[in-house]
Amino acid sequence: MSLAYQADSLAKLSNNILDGLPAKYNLCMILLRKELLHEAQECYSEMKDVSVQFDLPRYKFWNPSGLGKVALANKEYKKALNYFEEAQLYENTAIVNPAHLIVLRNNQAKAYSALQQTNRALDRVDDALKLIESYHSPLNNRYLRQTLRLKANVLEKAKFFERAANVYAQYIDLLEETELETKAILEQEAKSFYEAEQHKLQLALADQKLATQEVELKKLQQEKSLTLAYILVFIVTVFSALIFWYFQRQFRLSKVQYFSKDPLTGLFNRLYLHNRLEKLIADHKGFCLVTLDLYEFKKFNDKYGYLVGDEVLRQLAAAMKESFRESQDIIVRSGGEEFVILCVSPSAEGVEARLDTVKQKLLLKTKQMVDDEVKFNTKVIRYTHQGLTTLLVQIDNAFRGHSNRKQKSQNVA
Ligand SMILES: Nc1nc2c(ncn2[C@@H]2O[C@H](COP(=O)(O)OP(=O)(O)OP(=O)(O)O)[C@@H](O)[C@H]2O)c(=O)[nH]1
Repeated sequence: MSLAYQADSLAKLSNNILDGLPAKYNLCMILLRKELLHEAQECYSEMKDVSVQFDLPRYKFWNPSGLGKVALANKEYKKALNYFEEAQLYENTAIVNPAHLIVLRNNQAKAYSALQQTNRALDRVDDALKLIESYHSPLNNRYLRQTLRLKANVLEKAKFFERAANVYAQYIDLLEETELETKAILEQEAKSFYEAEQHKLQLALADQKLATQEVELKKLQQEKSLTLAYILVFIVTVFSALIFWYFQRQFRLSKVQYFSKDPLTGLFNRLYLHNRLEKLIADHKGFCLVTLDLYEFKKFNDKYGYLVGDEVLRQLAAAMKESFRESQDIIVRSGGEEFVILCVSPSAEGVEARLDTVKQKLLLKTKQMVDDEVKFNTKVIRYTHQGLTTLLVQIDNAFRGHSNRKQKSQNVA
């Protein structure tokens, strides 16, 4: 009710009084329902003045109708009937809900009944019933019940007991029907509620399932990450081992090379030659050897000095590297001015030509350094499955043979 008062106050603040009328109308209705009859009467009277002033048919209908209800409640039946009649004057021009007309008829019937004017009362009730019949509304059942009950009351009051009983019977049927409908509605509501609950339950189960799946997925992802981590550790370990192995091998190789190489010429040394020969013999691989030593190198050193002698040795090594196939042939400085070329191919084919190239290159390289021509002796030794010792003796003999026949060597350049 306080809200209705607030609405009315706000409406009064507004300059447009017509906009405030619905709020006023609601306030009047609430006052009446609360049985604050005096206030309700004042409220309706105020509204009535406005409706007349502005010629508003709806309110011209509603105000006397409301004032009639107040009079009815005050048991001022004649006054009430006057108001109701006034309202009825506007019912065709006012755009009102048929429900209001039904209520108006019933109120008229109540007043007539109270004044013992049974026939008029019944007329109004029947009018109301006709209106209900023509008016299709979900509220019809309620209005019908109210009207039937009123009719039964009127009849009972007029001592038309049999007719009253019939109307009561109709009223009771309607009540039962209503009860059944209510039951059906309740059942339907219960069913809907049950279905909604089931739906909620299914949703909750689905949520739970989803949560479980999420947990499982996380577990799987963790396992996957763990597996990946293991794989990564494995790869890193293998990779580290490979790097370690590679560097160790490189170190070993460089160590082997360091101890296998002659520092002056960069050629392999005698130790390396022995190892290679040992391996080739063990593997039953075919090969041939070429021995090469410089002719009268002592005299050369004495004449030009050791530094020049060193340079000649380097130039000879370079000439041999250029003339022989580095990938297949192994060039070794086996002693001071003694060299061995190990040709991995068993046939000595092409060796003579290569030695000739070495001779030419050495000549070219030493020409600007010294006046004398640097010469060397060579001999080819073929591998015929003799042992290592025999081979080494053969090499030694070849060098000694060079010395012995140095003067008449065929290979002297
Ligand atoms: N400059 C230089 N000379 C060396 C080197 N190694 C050895 N010699 C010298 O080579 C000479 C070898 O002398 P010999 O064994 O008599 O040989 P040769 O003088 O060539 O005599 P034949 O072989 O009989 O012709 C020696 O004088 C050594 O000092 C070296 O690294 N540098």
